[in-house]
Amino acid sequence: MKPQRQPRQPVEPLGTATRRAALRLLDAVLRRGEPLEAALAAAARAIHGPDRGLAHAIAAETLRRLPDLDALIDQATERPLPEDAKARNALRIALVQALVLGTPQHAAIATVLPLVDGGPRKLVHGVFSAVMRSGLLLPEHPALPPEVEARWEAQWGEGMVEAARRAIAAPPPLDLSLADASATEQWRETLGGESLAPGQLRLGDHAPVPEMPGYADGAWWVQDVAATIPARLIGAGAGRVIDLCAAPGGKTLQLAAAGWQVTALDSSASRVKRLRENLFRTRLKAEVVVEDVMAWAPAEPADAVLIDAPCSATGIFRRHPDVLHRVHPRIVADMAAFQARLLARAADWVKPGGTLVYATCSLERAEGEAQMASFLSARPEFSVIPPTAGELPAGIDATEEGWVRTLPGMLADQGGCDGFFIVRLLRA
Ligand SMILES: C[S@@+](CC[C@H](N)C(=O)[O-])C[C@H]1O[C@@H](n2cnc3c(N)ncnc32)[C@H](O)[C@@H]1O
Repeated sequence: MKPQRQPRQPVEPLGTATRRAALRLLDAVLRRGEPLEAALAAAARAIHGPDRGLAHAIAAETLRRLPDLDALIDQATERPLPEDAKARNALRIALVQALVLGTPQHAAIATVLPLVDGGPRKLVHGVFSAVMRSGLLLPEHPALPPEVEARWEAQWGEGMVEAARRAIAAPPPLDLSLADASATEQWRETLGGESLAPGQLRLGDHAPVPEMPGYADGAWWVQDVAATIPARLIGAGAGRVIDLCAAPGGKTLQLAAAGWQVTALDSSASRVKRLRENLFRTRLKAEVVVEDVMAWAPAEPADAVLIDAPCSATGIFRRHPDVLHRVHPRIVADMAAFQARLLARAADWVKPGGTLVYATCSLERAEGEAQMASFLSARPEFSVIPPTAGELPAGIDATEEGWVRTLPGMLADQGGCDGFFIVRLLRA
């Protein structure tokens, strides 16, 4: 008997595997509510190096532009495509490449069509071509998902939403924290950019981070300027600080560099691995503990406790646009409830006369202002110590209450900053 011939698999255009990974990433964020970074390993298993970076960039840019991409798709279809249909996701990534990432049109569509093989291939091709023929472009300042715009407008006003749209349109600058704050001017001369605070540099265009002078020697680490404020409010000292929820360790490094004896605790083994690598590279020292805050307790109270609490992370939407699509009020409420338990427990670990700093990278009042108001009314032995002149980076001021709230729109001329809530308390 003659051997049967296997039907030949069509050869996919080069780059299709990368788009398949981007499609899986979108699905992980939008349908399963997973963080983009957490989904990367599984979604991009088959690709490596720059291709993995490209898959991430396509998915992230799609998430930044999602409502506007959908508006283009909807105006080119007679009947709206279902929200979670593969066809819509395939169109989103084809369009974002052609309209934002500079991929030639034929490559953008040819690498996406195999992803809908056996499905609505014709429809995807037709809609893509119709949008391209229409000459319509994406707006300069992307719209945020309507529920996010409504939530932020209710909390912060229309101006903040406008500023958030502008902030997400441009890639954030690269902020560095220096191990030796007294060498700020020398490093500014070496690396360029500007300094917004002692020990801080902000760079525009730059070489890949590991290739920049000072990286291998551990002279600096990457950290948004707003993220430096919690450790700045603890300042320099020779006593003991407990840094809770510490990984990957930006604040641990600041505290160790400022002379403190630091105990850095985090429950995530993989994130603690990065913290240890950061300590190794910078040759800074800290005691590292892999534990759940709710299960651990120190042998004795400390001079200072820093809690950089897990939160909705909505303040870092520029770098992590997935938060705009997967954080909803239920998540914010759950995080706020956990932060309250964490804060109540850790407050007991501060010596009388010691300092407690609480921070979240959230743009939700429930995780910041409201959290602090209820803590202060429950714990009258704690009072707010407002930042003093020179403690905050230039352009960031304390609020009337004496705490720090950074919002989109702040430092706008210098490239903006992440959204944070930070407060320093004294235990009587
Ligand atoms: C906002 S991040 C911390 C960032 C870090 N402070 C820095 O400056 O690099 C929050 C951290 O809380 C940790 N975390 C979440 N729940 C925790 C728990 N129950 N106990 C200890 N750490 C926890 C997470 O693993 C995560 O690393």
